[in-house]
Amino acid sequence: MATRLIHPATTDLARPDGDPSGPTVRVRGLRRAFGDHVVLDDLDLDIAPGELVALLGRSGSGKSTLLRTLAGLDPVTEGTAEIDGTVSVAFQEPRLFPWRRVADNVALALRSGSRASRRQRARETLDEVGLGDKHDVWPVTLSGGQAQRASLARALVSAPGLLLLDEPFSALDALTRIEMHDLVLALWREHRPAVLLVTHDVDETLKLADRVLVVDGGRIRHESRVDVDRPRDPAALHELRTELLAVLGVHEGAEPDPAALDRTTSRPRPQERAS
Ligand SMILES: Nc1ncnc2c1ncn2[C@@H]1O[C@H](COP(=O)(O)OP(=O)(O)OP(=O)(O)O)[C@@H](O)[C@H]1O
Repeated sequence: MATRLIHPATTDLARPDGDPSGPTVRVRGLRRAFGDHVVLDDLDLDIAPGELVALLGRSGSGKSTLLRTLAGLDPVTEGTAEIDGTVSVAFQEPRLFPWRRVADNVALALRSGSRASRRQRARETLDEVGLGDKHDVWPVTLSGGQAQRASLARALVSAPGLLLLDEPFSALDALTRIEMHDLVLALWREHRPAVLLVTHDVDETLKLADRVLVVDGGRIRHESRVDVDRPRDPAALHELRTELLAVLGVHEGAEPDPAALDRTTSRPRPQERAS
């Protein structure tokens, strides 16, 4: 199979197949190996415009590799990954440049327009994420949650068609994480990019995602629909949660594997329990 990565940074691409109602992401037969270690193997994935998809999977299952591939940061070994529109990524660490003020960090994500207009858009986006009073401060003065808000602003300022979120909340304390969930949902409802959220947290997926995917053995092995816009039926959510935990091999009530639990559920991790 020919190796082909179509990436919007280098290709002015219509929707895959030129279909105006086509997906924002279409991955077919994706394979990625590191030497003999096959991480992604014949993986297929579609993400519709404006869809919020969460990707769960055990540690080492290839979630970040898939995300990096879609971001154009990692090459495809085999298969195709087509993306319609521009892509932005926010990582677990905010990755702000410490020598640039917060608004300049955000403006750096914009490639077109005058310096003044880029700064203006950066400021407006910072206002949207609740950092209206932090435009001109240095990143080192931000709290962890504020820095992650700035990182989200930097990802959103270019109005991407696809927003890739790689465990963006996992380093935050529980309360800040809840605030960030609400913020991401509000921003998504306002701007409606397609989103792929990589996370270990089943409850986070149930709160945020339209669709939850589980990657295992190099492929998408499980798919659940949640529909984030519908009122949640607690019984249905509980059933879905149990189903996802079972797919991940976590059985509540059984003797837990602490490493697996820390990585696959939203139970407090030891450092959170202590605080
Ligand atoms: N640059 C690399 N060189 C060699 N092996 C790599 C490289 N990047 C990732 N891997 C391997 O690929 C596998 C998948 O890694 P990846 O980070 O995608 O998993 P993950 O599901 O995101 O894991 P986690 O949940 O722990 O973040 C792992 O076994 C990892 O060691």
